[in-house]
Amino acid sequence: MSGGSLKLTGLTRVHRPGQRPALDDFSLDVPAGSCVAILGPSGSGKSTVLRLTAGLDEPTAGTVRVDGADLAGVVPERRGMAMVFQRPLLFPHLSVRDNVAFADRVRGVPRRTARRRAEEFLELVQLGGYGGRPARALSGGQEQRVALARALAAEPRVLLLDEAFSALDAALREEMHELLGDLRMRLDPTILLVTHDHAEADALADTAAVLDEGVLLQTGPMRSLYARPASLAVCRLLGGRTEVTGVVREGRHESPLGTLELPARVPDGPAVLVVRHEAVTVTSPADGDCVGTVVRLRRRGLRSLVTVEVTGDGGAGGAGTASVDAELGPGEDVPPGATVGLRLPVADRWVVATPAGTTGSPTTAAVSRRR
Ligand SMILES: Nc1ncnc2c1ncn2[C@@H]1O[C@H](COP(=O)(O)OP(=O)(O)OP(=O)(O)O)[C@@H](O)[C@H]1O
Repeated sequence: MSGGSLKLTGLTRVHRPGQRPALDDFSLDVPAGSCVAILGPSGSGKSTVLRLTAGLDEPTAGTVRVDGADLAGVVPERRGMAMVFQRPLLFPHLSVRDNVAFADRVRGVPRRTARRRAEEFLELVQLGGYGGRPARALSGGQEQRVALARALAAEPRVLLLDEAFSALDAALREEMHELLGDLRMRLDPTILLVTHDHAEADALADTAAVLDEGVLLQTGPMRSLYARPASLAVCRLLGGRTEVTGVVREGRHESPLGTLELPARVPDGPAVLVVRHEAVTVTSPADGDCVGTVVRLRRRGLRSLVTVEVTGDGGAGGAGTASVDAELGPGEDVPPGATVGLRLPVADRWVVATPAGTTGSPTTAAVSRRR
């Protein structure tokens, strides 16, 4: 089935004149056979992108192109797209097979052929043998598999997933992630998906586009968004926990953590050091890049997350305090109150410039801390 290429250019949607656009000059390339995630908090415009792409809503400006063809004025059912929503929206009175065969039947495919194809797609979503059951007799996870089979049976040039797995519990969600990975290998579809969950974007997508208040903040592979966020807003949306306010001078960041070398030359000036908790190691005080006190310990399965408070020594970085989060190794524990060292590998240090006169407040105010 291999998918087509999707190109969104300058997409803008203003619902009411004078109001902030729901989406503002949004551009994105989704190459054929790739999976791109749009990631953002509630109300950031994610569904607006999908609705405009699918033709369910009209842009105020901008274009949607599939394989180079401009889709302006093309009705949703002729765009070569299929969409899976958070709720599966199956026909409860039809059998599972006939739900999947529905698009073929509407296209005039004979019933027998449509049903045979439906069975093939049910096999693909690991529901072979379920075709004869009434759709209302399925569990939530099975229903969502049928919705996916129905979308794939339409052989879309582009598959759109709108928070398709977010209503499922964690175990089912993970199963769906694996299934989608498997379907990508077999069918090579082009997928544009929307999620508010960075772990889901990480599990599924080659690239993510981070959206906030209708504005695209950054696009890139998840690993580079995690490690090199363009702003504090992106850092926070991707679960970043450590932000240390300071100043860059001659390639070093000065803060209560001390004077820390940076992996790359950045301009001098106020800057917030961000470092992923997964990259920070807790050591003995003698071995750390800085020394602090454990103020909080949170258990997360086999690993724990600690917050360490570091007080500046009054040198270049001043005498204030800074908090650094670190993920401990499996089974490791350090009690609150312990004095520990922290190692922040040079390659994992990243700074985000702050506009002059601010003290590290977010460049995008709407994002709340998720401590
Ligand atoms: N028909 C409409 N009329 C007016 N404003 C709208 C309309 N549809 C969406 N909006 C506004 O546009 C903005 C973006 O909405 P959108 O549904 O795209 O966000 P979202 O990121 O998908 O949010 P969620 O994750 O909660 O679904 C929101 O502020 C929303 O209130």
